[in-house]
Amino acid sequence: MTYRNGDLVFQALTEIDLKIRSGDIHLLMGPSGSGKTTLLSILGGILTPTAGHVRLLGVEITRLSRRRLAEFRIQNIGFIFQGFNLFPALTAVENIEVALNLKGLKGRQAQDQARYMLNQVGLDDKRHSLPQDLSGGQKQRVAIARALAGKPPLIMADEPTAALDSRRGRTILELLRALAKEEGCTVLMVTHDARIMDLADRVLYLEDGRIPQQPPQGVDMNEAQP
Ligand SMILES: Nc1ncnc2c1ncn2[C@@H]1O[C@H](COP(=O)(O)OP(=O)(O)OP(=O)(O)O)[C@@H](O)[C@H]1O
Repeated sequence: MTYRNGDLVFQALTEIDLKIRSGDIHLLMGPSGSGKTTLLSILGGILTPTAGHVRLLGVEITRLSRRRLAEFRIQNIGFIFQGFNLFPALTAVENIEVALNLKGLKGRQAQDQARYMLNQVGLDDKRHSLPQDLSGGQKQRVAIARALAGKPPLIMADEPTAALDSRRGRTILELLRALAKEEGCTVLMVTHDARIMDLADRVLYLEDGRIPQQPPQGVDMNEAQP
């Protein structure tokens, strides 16, 4: 992946050759600027790589038209981004309902499923609250419920715990892990937090846009035991 801004050219990722096993929780770690968000964005079909290809669930997404790609993302990927991206004018339950509507689930079915997901993240009593009336951790839980609603086979999260203290962050990740394992989702998560490595099935380490043969000491790329 090469970024070009006028005359400035920056190679953000080089020779990435990666297979992601389905049903597992993968952490994407590495120093600031190593290319984690770039890689996650490419794998999630948000950014088109300047070379190479990505195959997700048997579909080569790098060859899809913009429209087909957008449809593919809606149907198959739950995104959890920094800043939550909740609609400010919609209540917690409506934020989830809208995501389900986009996936084709309407009316009562979408309402029931949205409420079920909010219940799963322990926020049933806040279902009619607007995002502005929720704490950071509660907003994050709504975002997780929304990402998991409709059981997408893939979940992609960019530092989902960045805004939270370590205890809350861990609780949220344990919840994400439990829900993902229950639903059989594959999770890809960018994080700086080494304390949550034990929640992953696999840790992918990036350095200067590459996945080094040898990870730094203390980082085991293939063995993080849940
Ligand atoms: N749109 C862009 N144009 C030019 N360079 C970019 C662009 N986006 C990212 N980069 C550069 O690509 C490199 C990788 O960025 P990326 O955001 O993927 O890193 P990261 O590992 O997620 O960093 P952090 O942990 O700080 O969020 C950085 O050097 C960054 O400056």
